[in-house]
Amino acid sequence: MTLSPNVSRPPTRTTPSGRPLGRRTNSPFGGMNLKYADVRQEPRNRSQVEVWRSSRKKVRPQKERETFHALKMHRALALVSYGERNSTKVKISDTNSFDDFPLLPIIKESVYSEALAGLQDLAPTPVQRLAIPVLLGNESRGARRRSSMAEKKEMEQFLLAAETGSGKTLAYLLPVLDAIKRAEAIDAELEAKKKAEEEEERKSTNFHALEAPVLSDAPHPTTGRPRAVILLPTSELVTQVGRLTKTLSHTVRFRSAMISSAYTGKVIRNRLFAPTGIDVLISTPHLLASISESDPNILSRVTHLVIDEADSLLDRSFAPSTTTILDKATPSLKKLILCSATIPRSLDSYLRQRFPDIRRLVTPNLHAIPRRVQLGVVDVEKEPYRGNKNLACADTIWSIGKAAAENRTGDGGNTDVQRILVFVNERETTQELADYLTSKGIDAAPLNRDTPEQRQSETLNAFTTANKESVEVISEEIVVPPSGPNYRPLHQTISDAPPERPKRHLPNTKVLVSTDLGSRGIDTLAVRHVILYDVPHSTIDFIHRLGRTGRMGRRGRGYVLVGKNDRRDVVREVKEGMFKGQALI
Ligand SMILES: Nc1ncnc2c1ncn2[C@@H]1O[C@H](COP(=O)(O)OP(=O)(O)OP(=O)(O)O)[C@@H](O)[C@H]1O
Repeated sequence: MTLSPNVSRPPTRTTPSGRPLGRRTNSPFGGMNLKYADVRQEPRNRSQVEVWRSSRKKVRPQKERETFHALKMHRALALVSYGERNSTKVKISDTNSFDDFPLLPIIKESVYSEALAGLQDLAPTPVQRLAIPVLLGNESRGARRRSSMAEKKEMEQFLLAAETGSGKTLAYLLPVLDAIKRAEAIDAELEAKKKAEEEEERKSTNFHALEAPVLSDAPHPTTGRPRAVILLPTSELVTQVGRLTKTLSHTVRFRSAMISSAYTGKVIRNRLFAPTGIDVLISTPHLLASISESDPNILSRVTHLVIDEADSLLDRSFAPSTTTILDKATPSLKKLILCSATIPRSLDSYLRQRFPDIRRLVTPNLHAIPRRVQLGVVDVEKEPYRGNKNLACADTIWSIGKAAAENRTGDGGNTDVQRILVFVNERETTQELADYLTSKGIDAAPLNRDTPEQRQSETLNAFTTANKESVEVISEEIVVPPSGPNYRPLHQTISDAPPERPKRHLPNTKVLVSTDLGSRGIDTLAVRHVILYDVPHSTIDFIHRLGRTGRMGRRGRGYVLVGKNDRRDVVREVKEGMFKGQALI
């Protein structure tokens, strides 16, 4: 390559008056092809004052600091606009009773007599008001979409997203059962018609027509081929939803089965291939996907597929099994229902790609932790804990237990057992912390993936029933009023000595130390207090963990233990957001 001979010559262009134009220095190429450095003057030395000023630490104005969002660093949740939330609020405000839904009468009845038996002043929750009419296809826009999709023979897709403990299970289960019963009635009609025709034909062609027809001993047509499948991430959740479904089947009359790794192969086979058939199957994705490998027919008749806890079931660890089931069920599928308490951005973009037409049913309070749940912050670095998180945790539990005991003294001698959930980030910490708490006289058990299935469900059972459990009057030793002459602060009564047989015991309190395993979907109605031993990694974890308390209109209290290496700014923002009743980002 050779340079043009004109490179160093001034441009030959001229102004309109004919004066030659000089080289333009104020352009992207103005500094090129110069013969000498065009430094106009030596840079001036800075004065001492200027040097001192620039070395001073800049203090950001207060206003700027306020707008800094620590949570943006953790931002993982899809945004839902406040306009959208408000219009949903208005839309659902007219529905006040389950009787307003066009559900089959037997299903409405079973809500009062079975699913929510014993509850006073029953009314549907926001997610139920929003989702049930749409899933029934009884809503103008839904109906229009449905008919257009039906023309295209496509399955309808829905995303139900609502805050934790807001009754999402019934919101999808009732419409699914309604569809099953209606389909069953149509099938029965067709079957009767077919039988009548066959009988007619037999009579006309067979001269032994008056002989009794041969009874077939073929299995029920729904044996091993359910109409609806509900997928859940853990066997505890399978049991929880399975129990509710079974309860409804007492009056609605349908056949349901739950399968998970908690059951033996024989039990699973018997349930799936019961000669009486199966309508609703509740399972974990891994198990069902592997069964469908050997028996693809299992998914050949599914018209309704529910993916509960969709944010988990469509993440990396579950997605292969979940999508295998989805792909195999798609040919017969009429409705796909995804359900979640949070819409992480990853789920949001997955849905936009794979299901661009999905109908999003989002409640006005999605991603907000209800204001009836209060959050207290325990600074582990301060006195008396001096960085000892275990001690801070034990002390917090003792305070809760003692406060309950004090209330008991004015309550005629009976009190509920306090059930406290402690969440940690690491699996190993569950056992260590549970041992430590036990050594401090607290009834604590660990829960993680390594806990045997049987033990997991036994442990969780104590936390999911809201029944009052009266305890005997607790010993005088524990009921020490804080202001009494014998009062010593708790941190002094709990030494940090190595674990040994505890001298004191907190009798009215049960504690479960859990990883994230216990934070998803488990209906811990009995839990009033949640302790976040570790600051959760993301707002999603905050929502699910704190969502184990304050369920279905109840009050709850969360405590977060903040140590030296924890993100205090994140905690501050969550607390502020909760106080204002805002959605977390
Ligand atoms: N309309 C209602 N009125 C009163 N209680 C209800 C109503 N609907 C459901 N419940 C109760 O609310 C509790 C929570 O319901 P559910 O487990 O379905 O919540 P969820 O929204 O799925 O929670 P999560 O997001 O944590 O899984 C259950 O005990 C259920 O019986």
